[in-house]
Amino acid sequence: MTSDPLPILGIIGPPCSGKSTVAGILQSRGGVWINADVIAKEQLGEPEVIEELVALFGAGILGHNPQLPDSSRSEPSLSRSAIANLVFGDDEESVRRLRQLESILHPRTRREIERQIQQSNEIADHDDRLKLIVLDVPLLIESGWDARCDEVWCLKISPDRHAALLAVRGWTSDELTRRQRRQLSWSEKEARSTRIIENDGSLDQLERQVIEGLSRLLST
Ligand SMILES: CC(C)(COP(=O)(O)OP(=O)(O)OC[C@H]1O[C@@H](n2cnc3c(N)ncnc32)[C@H](O)[C@@H]1O)[C@@H](O)C(=O)NCCC(=O)NCCS
Ligand SMILES: Nc1ncnc2c1ncn2[C@@H]1O[C@H](COP(=O)(O)OP(=O)(O)OP(=O)(O)O)[C@@H](O)[C@H]1O
Repeated sequence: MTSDPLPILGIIGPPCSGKSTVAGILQSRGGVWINADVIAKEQLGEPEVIEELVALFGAGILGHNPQLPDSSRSEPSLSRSAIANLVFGDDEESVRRLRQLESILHPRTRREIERQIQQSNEIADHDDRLKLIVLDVPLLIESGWDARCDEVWCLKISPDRHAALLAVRGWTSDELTRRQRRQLSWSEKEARSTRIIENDGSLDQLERQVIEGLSRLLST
């Protein structure tokens, strides 16, 4: 007998705001973490995607991953930073290039997310340790995934705390701004979320909010 499908919890928040930390806490409590950024990055390694993007943006987006062994350095690979520089500018040409990139990656990412959702439910039929699916999709609302979610949690972080976390990652505020202008405003995303998770405190305070939210979600 097929059991009810797992509840789906969407997680959104600015880059470096604590989404992966929240997803990790949920994963240790029966959450299956589906990470769209990781899936999109994997698609960028597919030969047909590389070919299509080089044809669109030129060979300047090819890069070599120095951390890879020599044997695989002969394989062409894409430089994500070179692509970011082409698509996150505030000029019309950058906007057009981002839409072209999305038109290639989003259908593939959507298919893979659906596959992982289905696979998680099939596993959950035989393994009651799985309690929910955590859909970590930065553009969850922009791409309509929120319609598939039972709840959406939005990370909220003060500018000072955010700047401190971004600095550790080596991101300037410009890096953040150029991505943000291609997304809905955070006030709009918060308004369309079920729960706001404040992340200006300690990791323990973050974990307590997550555990409280999870018990409410699983009790409904
Ligand atoms: C342009 C790319 C190659 C840059 O790679 P990079 O390693 O620098 O990305 P990085 O992981 O550091 O940053 C990802 C963050 O950028 C932002 N972002 C990514 N894509 C987009 C987009 N299409 N529109 C707005 N913001 C975006 C999100 O906040 C995301 O969390 C990559 O972001 C990408 O492939 N984007 C297009 C696919 C996509 O829309 N991915 C979002 C998954 S929902
Ligand atoms: N409350 C906190 N206290 C201390 N460190 C934190 C806290 N929340 C997050 N961090 C740290 O900040 C960094 C960014 O967190 P995390 O990777 O979870 O953000 P993210 O939103 O998933 O980032 P991205 O989506 O850009 O990958 C990590 O090193 C994480 O350990």
